[in-house]
Amino acid sequence: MSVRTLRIGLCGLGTVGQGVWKHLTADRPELEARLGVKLELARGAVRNPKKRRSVRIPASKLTTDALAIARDPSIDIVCELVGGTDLAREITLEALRRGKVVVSANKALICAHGAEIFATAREHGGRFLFEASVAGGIPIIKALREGLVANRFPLIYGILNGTCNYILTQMEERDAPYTQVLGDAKRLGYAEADESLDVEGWDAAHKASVLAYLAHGVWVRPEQMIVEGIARITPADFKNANALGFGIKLLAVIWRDFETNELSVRVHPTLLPESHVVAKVNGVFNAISVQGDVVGTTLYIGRGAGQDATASAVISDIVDAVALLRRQKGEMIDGDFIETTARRQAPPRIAPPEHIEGRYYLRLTVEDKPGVLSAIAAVTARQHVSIASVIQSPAERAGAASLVLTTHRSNERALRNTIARLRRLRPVLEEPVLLRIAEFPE
Ligand SMILES: NC(=O)c1ccc[n+]([C@@H]2O[C@H](COP(=O)([O-])OP(=O)(O)OC[C@H]3O[C@@H](n4cnc5c(N)ncnc54)[C@H](O)[C@@H]3O)[C@@H](O)[C@H]2O)c1
Ligand SMILES: N[C@@H](CCO)C(=O)O
Ligand code: NA
Repeated sequence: MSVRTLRIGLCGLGTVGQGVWKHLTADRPELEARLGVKLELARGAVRNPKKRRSVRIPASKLTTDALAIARDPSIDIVCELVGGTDLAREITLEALRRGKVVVSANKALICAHGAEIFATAREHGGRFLFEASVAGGIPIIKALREGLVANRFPLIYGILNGTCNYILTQMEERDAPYTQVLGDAKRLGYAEADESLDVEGWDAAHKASVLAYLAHGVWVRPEQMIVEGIARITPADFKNANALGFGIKLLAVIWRDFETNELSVRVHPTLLPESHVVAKVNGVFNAISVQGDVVGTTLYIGRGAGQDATASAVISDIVDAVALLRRQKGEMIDGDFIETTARRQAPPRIAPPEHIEGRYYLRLTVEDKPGVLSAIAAVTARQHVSIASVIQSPAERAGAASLVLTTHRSNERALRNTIARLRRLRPVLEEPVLLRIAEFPE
């Protein structure tokens, strides 16, 4: 029997696309031997065919028409690696309508159009695979969908953005200026084309939305989440946090109360005890802690961004795509494809802010004069926010002091109200900085 050839088209040959081309070319003989098919990197779509790339690709394989790859009847597997949500959506839907397998690294697309994409795949027999979209090289999608299928998930939290973790680590370890470190993250291929998606927390929110769908079967939009980035964190925050025994990480948190059936998805800089394993995950590495009701806690750590780690995840999806396509042709026994691990129960409601509880770190820049502390304490007392500790130090601006308050357990609504009122106090000179203090189990 002749060996079948499966043809792969790559739409977008930037950081990730070139990584996939490079590693797939190098590993092809091994993969072909294992999979029992021939794999052909048939076509690549680029904006500029003349641009110098780190991989050599024959000009005859390049096109500037990415949709032509999605529509090409001879292409079996389409990798969407252009990013964004417009052309990427068109490529994905065109290919799925033709029953192809689409492999995607695009969490912004999945968050915005996941429901439509999965529905199109179901309707037309296409398949959509997206391991690279969350936590780069860590096989977290597979872990949730396959390895942890026996579980419900009261808590999933972790570091989901490599760029932010790289920036925070460099700021803390080297006292390096924010803009310089961000420039390094861009050069290293970690950052999104629009880096504000990284530093403002949106990228982590897109990934949290994907994980929440897998775990709970509902699409939570970033507008329904608390999303705060890292841009306002200063070296002084690291100093204060360290003095209190904490490190600072940008965490995504997906919390579900199965009794009240409420769900909360959020992204914010968080103070974690220095001894906590996630606090020790540095640089471009991501970490995801998954609490399953059957298995207990499992933890996943690995490179969350960058060319090679991301290519590793895309290639794992291409290998799964081969198996799916062979099943479709009756070459293997068909099995159920699990889209989400969520149980067939009423979908959860989004938890209101007063139900999201925790401890808080609040940094205020205030006039350094008598009566200020008591004015602030009056505001917190009125909102029933109880102060756990106060650190005062001189602020950079003359005549001002930096006040760092930590609170006992309170909730998002009370803190929101507190900040709104503090903002209006004349001695409060700058926008307050609010960080959450983690109360997660290891
Ligand atoms: N870089 C990472 O570490 C990483 C990790 C995980 C996921 N991702 C995701 O992977 C996707 C690609 O990211 P990237 O880092 O490779 O970005 P990139 O900007 O390096 O690559 C995107 C490429 O697509 C090309 N492109 C844009 N429009 C096009 C068009 N109309 N026709 C043909 N080509 C077009 C661009 O010229 C560019 O070369 C994004 O969705 C991103 O979120 C990236
Ligand atoms: N910009 C993303 C890429 C990986 O999704 C990050 O830094 O995590
Ligand atoms: Na992954």
